[in-house]
Amino acid sequence: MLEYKTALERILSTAKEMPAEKVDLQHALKRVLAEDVFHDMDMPPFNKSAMDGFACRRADLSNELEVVETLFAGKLPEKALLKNQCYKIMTGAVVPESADCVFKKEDAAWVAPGKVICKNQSTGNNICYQGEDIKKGEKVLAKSTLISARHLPVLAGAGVARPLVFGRPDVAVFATGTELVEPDAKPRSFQIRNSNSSQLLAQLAEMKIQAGYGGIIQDDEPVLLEKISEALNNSRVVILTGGVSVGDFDLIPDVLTKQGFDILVTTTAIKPGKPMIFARKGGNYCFGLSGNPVSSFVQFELYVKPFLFALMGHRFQTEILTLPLGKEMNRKKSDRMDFVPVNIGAEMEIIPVEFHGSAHINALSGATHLLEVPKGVNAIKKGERVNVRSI
Ligand SMILES: Nc1nc2c(c(=O)[nH]1)N[C@H]1C(S)=C(S)[C@@H](COP(=O)(O)OP(=O)(O)OC[C@H]3O[C@@H](n4cnc5c(N)ncnc54)[C@H](O)[C@@H]3O)O[C@H]1N2
Ligand code: MOO
Repeated sequence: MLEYKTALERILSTAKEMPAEKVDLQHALKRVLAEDVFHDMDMPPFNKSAMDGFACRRADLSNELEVVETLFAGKLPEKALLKNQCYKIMTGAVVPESADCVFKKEDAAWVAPGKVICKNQSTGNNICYQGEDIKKGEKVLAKSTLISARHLPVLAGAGVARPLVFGRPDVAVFATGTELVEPDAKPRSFQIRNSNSSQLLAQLAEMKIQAGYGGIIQDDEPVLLEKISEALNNSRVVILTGGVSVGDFDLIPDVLTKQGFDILVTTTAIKPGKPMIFARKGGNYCFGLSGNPVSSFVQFELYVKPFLFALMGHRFQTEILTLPLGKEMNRKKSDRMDFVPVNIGAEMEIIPVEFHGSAHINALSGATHLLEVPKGVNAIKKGERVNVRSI
């Protein structure tokens, strides 16, 4: 049984980055940059007025000023200022070289038609200076950045209308198990609804990966062989659930070996989700996740997500919060790292939800975070600080 971190590193070490492609800006969200981005101009590109008001020479600020031109955003100034002259200026307009100070409209008083004075002698300059935010040639985004909404204006501002991003892998999802029926069917007394597939497709969709869904496969070796081999024709990654433990009908390891896969992981020291197959055949990869719904959810978050991000050129790091535990926790066995569904209370304390184990999907839907209980820890006292990740 591999430790969590060992298994993760083993899985990540096999990931080869997908070839890069250019996409339109509106399709760049949640893609991963395949090159550094450098800015092609200063920002602001010119000395820019930060206020609606009047631009003048500071040396003339205490004098009556004659308004010689109105400057607005998008207009090139025509006149240079002479002594005791000023521009009427709008926010975003170019501040010409002959002016070094803008005072805002609220600080101005008209003393005669076309003549103003400044009522606030200690006014700031109210100028955003050329290049103060970004210098031409400066690196503004690094390769491997996972593009979020806050990165898009930077790309747009740098004129990168078609960023180069890593490709996304084609992924196929299957559920295996003779007992399974799809959610629209009424299960008979010995059957169970397939909940894993919708969960996994949604976890993939959250990563902007539109996977192909191959349906339910019976626990039947020839059928499994045929379906998996078909899926490999157009999918780099196949994700299966069920049939990965040691029962007579847990056929996935054998089927993958017969397909020529190298099985690199079979069990890892996490709970829930101990049995999990990770296998590789050249540029194809297969995850055989546990059939139990909470286990497959946790395995996806811990292993599949970072792996798919690695294929897309991004080193995924989950945000971990460290907060005090709201009530004491005990467990009998501590040979695995536990992931327990929890919520965060009003006092920012961690509150475990009632959790019966790896089939208890309701516990997961009523929780916002997973609490990590390290291997070897049998009890955690109220108030002790613990690590949680959001789900
Ligand atoms: N002798 C041993 N038995 C088991 C071990 C072990 O170490 N030795 N490990 C247990 C653990 S832990 C887990 S987890 C399960 C994993 O089993 P499988 O991944 O082979 O999954 P199945 O047996 O096919 O199914 C388990 C459970 O989940 C239900 N299931 C399956 N697929 C779905 C689905 N798509 N949607 C909803 N529910 C699903 C299935 O009906 C079973 O109830 O093995 C233990 N056994
Ligand atoms: O590892 Mo299994 O998912 O505990 O039930």
